[in-house]
Amino acid sequence: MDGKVANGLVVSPRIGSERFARRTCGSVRVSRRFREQDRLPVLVSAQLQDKTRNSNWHKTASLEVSCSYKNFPASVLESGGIHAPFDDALILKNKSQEIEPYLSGRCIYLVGMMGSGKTTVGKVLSQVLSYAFFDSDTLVEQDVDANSVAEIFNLYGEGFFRDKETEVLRKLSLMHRLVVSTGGGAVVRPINWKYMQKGISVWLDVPLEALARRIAAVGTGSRPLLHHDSGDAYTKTFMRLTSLMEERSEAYANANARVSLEDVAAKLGHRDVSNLTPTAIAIEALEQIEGFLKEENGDFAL
Ligand SMILES: Nc1ncnc2c1ncn2[C@@H]1O[C@H](COP(=O)(O)OP(=O)(O)OP(=O)(O)O)[C@@H](O)[C@H]1O
Ligand SMILES: O=C(O)C1=C[C@@H](O)[C@@H](O)[C@H](O)C1
Repeated sequence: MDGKVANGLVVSPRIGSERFARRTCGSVRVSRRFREQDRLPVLVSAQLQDKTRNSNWHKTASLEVSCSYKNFPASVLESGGIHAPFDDALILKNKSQEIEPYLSGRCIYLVGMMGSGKTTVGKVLSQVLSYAFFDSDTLVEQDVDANSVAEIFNLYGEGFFRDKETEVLRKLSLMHRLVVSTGGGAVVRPINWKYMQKGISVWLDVPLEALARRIAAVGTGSRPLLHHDSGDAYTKTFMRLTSLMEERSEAYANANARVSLEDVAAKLGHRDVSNLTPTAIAIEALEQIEGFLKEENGDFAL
């Protein structure tokens, strides 16, 4: 005699049960003395264990479906690994809703080298947290009425740009509910940290090879500290980034939270950080912010 396995799998709220390409039938062996009964009420339950995100879009979980009748012990109908598609956008939304009340409106400052994704990831975070987004380079450009940071460097020099950058950060520090993409060099001035400490700072730590690839692909024209006229774009950019990183790594490490793309890639089973989507990086940023908030509160109520 076969029994139908109920459809209602109990799954983690992170994964919609409708997303499982699951079997909806399984067989139940029933002892001879029940065979006369027309209908056999059985209780079917499912358990997911050891959930692991192993790529951006899939999760492997071990699933056990068991069935019990009255006081008879449960027997296992199905067990094994399932490869379940899941929705990063939903994870991001859930995580942002979880931590948003604990931010108390504090701004999020993204720090990191040129090209590390502060603007790209910052926009994702601002959208999901319903925060406004600002790019401090853009605010300086607007303040000076210049077309680009490169133009400001050319016309007035780096020192002038840095003063304007500090002034922009001071003004932003008076506001709430912002995600701010800071200039790559904002971390070197201690006064800037005084302003950023009004909010929560997050360092997007991207391997220099990946940064050099990204920047060489779009050209260095808009990045005055990396600009060069001749030579192999990747190699020159990589060398310049290496020396800037030597000067700045300690300053970046002042951030309240660090998102290491290498760590995220390893966690999700990618060999290369370039496979990480901005959404996956934004999820990690929220997880790291959550870690900081827990430490800050000295409790684990989150
Ligand atoms: N996760 C990602 N994967 C691949 N490319 C990315 C990713 N995030 C950003 N990029 C690309 O890298 C480049 C730099 O990104 P973005 O402008 O967000 O960085 P940034 O830190 O704000 O840079 P800067 O400080 O120089 O303005 C862009 O061309 C962007 O499309
Ligand atoms: O890393 C840096 O020093 C800079 C990064 C850019 O965001 C701009 O702020 C400017 O090009 C300088």
